[in-house]
Amino acid sequence: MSTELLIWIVVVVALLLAVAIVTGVVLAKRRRISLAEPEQDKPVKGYQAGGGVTFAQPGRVVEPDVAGKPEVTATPPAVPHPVTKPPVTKTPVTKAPVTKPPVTKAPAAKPPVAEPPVAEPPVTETPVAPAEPEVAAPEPVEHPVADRTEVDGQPGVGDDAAVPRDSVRRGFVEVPLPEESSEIDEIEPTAGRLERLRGKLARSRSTFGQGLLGLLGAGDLDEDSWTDVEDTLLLADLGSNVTDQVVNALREQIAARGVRSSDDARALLKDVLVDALHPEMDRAVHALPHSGKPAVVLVVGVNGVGKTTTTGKLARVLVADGRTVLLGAADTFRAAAADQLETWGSRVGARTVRGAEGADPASVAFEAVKQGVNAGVDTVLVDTAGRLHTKTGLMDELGKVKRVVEKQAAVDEVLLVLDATTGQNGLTQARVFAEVVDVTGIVLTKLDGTAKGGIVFQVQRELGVPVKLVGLGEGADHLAPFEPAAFVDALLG
Ligand SMILES: Nc1nc2c(ncn2[C@@H]2O[C@H](COP(=O)(O)OP(=O)(O)OP(=O)(O)O)[C@@H](O)[C@H]2O)c(=O)[nH]1
Repeated sequence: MSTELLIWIVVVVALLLAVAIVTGVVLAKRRRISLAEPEQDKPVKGYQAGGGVTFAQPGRVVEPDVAGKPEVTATPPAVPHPVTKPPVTKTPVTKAPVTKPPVTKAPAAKPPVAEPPVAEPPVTETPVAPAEPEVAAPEPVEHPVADRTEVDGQPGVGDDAAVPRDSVRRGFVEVPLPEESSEIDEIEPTAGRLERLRGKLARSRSTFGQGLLGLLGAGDLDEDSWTDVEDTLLLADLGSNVTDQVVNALREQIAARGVRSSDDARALLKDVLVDALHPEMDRAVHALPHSGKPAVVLVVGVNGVGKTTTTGKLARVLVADGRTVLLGAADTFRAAAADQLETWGSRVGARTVRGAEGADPASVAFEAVKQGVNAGVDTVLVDTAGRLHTKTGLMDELGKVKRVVEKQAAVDEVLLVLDATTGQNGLTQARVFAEVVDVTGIVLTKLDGTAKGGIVFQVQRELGVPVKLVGLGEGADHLAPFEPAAFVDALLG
């Protein structure tokens, strides 16, 4: 009985041992397989390290591939395509047919780690991976590629650029050309514009001209009447200096000439006012070519006074007079300003040179003048960005625009655009601009929208710079040359 029990115990133990052995074997196998998996990942890692290849690029293309390293250094002089060659030298490893089947089987190769041909130094960490790439290597590469002068594998000029011989040849093809721009505007003649635009000064006239004529036409004036005359002049923005000058002149002449009718009063007033406008000043806009180069006109002023509009209107006037014009859009702060100018230009057939938004305005102005010189145009009109006269940086920039342009051609005219509706502030602006860019002429815009036409008198007196042009509306031809007599006539109605 006890012997029988013993036998049973032995049998059970034996069975347990057998089960344990089988389980152990299975587990061991699985472990091996799972070990092999990371190895299989290796090529992927190697690929990722491709970034690293670039990293280690200079002079050693295969750097990250440990196995490849020695070969690369050994072969370069002999082989133009080192990448294909290395595998060949690796034959010992490749030879092992064991490596050919699925990589998973590679573990079989693992043991070789111990046996390996001692010559392979880095073997330990790359038992399987090196074998992988080599598998594909054997095909010999001997082909036109070998004749290429370049060795980096990129297609070279001539390789693929030639038109295949059998491709269909193109004959002459009719290409529709853009239609000739027939949109050129008809431009109003410039002569006599101020008279024709007389109505535009209606608001100025009603307060200024009509008020004064009413006072003076009444005959002998008492002190109160003279005070009224003074107030009328001040209200019309003539400023205290010009007002004093005008009142004194009127008092003298009224006594000397005697005024008996409204016509006399009108004639007197006209003479005195025209005199105050310094008719002797040179009001020609210096915009005609000279010394074989175009005239260059810079248009400057604070924001929104009408610089771009004035530049466009002036281009029209020049074109109407048979001149060729090129526009420079140096207002790079406001993208729409360049578009606006381009539109003005296209309406009269003038080309516009513009820069990228935010570009250096000086470089755009320089380029415009350069192109104008090369194209042989008569006039280059440069529209600059509006800038606050109180910002030193912006004013310095304007100075730079002028200096830079002068490297190409002389700046013949710097037109300061002033908005007539801003009154005294316009005068302050004028002083600052005059200091920075040496203003040579004034354009007084929006005279149609103010009762204060008197700013014309003040600006000229304060700056000693003539008003050359006046803006009398938003219309394309609402820019007129400033003529003192016609202006005063328009004011007096
Ligand atoms: N009524 C009237 N409006 C004018 C006159 N001149 C210009 N304008 C208007 O004033 C506005 C501003 O004109 P712009 O030419 O854009 O002024 P700008 O000085 O170039 O403006 P920025 O580039 O922003 O500095 C526009 O609406 C023009 O139509 C004028 O003589 N009379």
